[in-house]
Amino acid sequence: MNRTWNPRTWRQKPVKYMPEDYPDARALTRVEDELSRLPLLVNPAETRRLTSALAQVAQGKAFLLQGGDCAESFKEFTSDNIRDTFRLILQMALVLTFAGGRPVVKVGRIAGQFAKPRSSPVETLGGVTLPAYRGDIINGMDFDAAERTPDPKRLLKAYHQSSATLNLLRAYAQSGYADLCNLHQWSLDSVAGTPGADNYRKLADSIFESLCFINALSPTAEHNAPSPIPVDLFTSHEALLLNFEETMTRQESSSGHWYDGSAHMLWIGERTRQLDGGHVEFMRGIRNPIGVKCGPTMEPDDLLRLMDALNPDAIPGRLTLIGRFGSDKVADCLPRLMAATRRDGRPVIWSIDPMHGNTHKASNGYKTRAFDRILSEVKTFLEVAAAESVHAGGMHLEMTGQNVTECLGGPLAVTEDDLHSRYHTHCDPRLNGDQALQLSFMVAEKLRDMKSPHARAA
Ligand SMILES: O=C[C@H](O)[C@H](O)COP(=O)(O)O
Ligand SMILES: C=C(OP(=O)(O)O)C(=O)O
Repeated sequence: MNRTWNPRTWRQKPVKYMPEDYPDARALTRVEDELSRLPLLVNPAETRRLTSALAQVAQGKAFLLQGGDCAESFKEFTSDNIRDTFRLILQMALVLTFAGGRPVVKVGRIAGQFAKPRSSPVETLGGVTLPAYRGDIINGMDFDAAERTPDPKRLLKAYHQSSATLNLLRAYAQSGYADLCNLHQWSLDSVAGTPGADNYRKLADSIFESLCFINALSPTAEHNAPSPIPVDLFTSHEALLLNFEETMTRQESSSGHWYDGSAHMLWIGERTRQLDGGHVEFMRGIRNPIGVKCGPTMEPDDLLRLMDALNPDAIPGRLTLIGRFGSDKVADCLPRLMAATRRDGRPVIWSIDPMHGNTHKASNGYKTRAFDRILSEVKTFLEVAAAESVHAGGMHLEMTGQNVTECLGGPLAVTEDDLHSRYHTHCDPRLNGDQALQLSFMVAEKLRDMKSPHARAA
């Protein structure tokens, strides 16, 4: 591979899933110029902090929780939505930390997760064919020719929305929402009346008692008011629109390294991980921690060559492999990939995305996912990792703190007939808060039962 790299070298490579049909190429260039003069959304020091935290995950000493919207949208951009996603990530992390006995590194699919690679470039409705919706950063969701035309101004709007989202997240992280005692209330509300409620309530009670104990010891606790404990929440999105990522990529003068300042962590999607493609070319040059989705067609050799390209210096925390096979394929596909990375010995994090291999069309036409299959893919991931003596490092989820009805089953037994009532996603079905919490309790119990051999050896 040619080692010469700059933020534009991806332009010499084939790229997939990027829009080529902007009607006014000059307008796009003007927007790219404007973006490249705007301040970065995150800074290199924060990004390095995430790499260090992920290095702990790679060593089996911590767990990665990555989750949030399938696609953020301009319409659903409200403080409540941001707060609810933040709150859900914290609740889940609390449950996982308590039961797993290890820190949880929290990374949102948020503040930049807008662009979607679609299976088909077009959509046909009632005999009319239009370009497919590709995320609010590219075009609009309404089935209308003007809306579906890519508009470069959307790149700027997405940048400003990401900036405002980050601003709020930073405030929540410093304030009362980081007050872990309050999280107890949220956990109890969410599990009340659900099938596993008794076990989960006991776990939540233990968490609460421990937190109160810690708070009571805190030298800053005054008048029984628990002092807020700040939390670190990092941001991430799929690096699909390389022209956008290029504008956010700047060289740090002190180190000479290039950082993509659009988010702390970026990942390469299952559809764009070609070794000779533009996405791998772009990602190999930035210093951020990165992820790669690993689907059922990936062979061990493909994976090792991607590791050569993306992490040649074997930096711990740099590379997260995100399996997304489907509950029916994970037991077949994952062991040989995990065995390959174990034999190779370079540090990687293995995480599981139980969403993208488990999508199906309900009989009433809704795109959905069955909660049982999601649970099953995660359970198999944990079992395969234990059998391969590899640290089960994390989970990657499409989820929302809102009470949506997009995935079937779960604590409140969402049925096909319920799907229409609160189906708000802009692309793929997300776990709602109850489903996401129930999944965390299940994983927490499993983690407690199966402490990683890797971690014990460490
Ligand atoms: O989130 C991932 C993809 O963009 C999504 O699953 C594609 O969905 P589609 O098959 O409906 O295009
Ligand atoms: C597109 C996505 O997933 P994948 O690349 O695994 O299909 C996603 O996570 O939004």
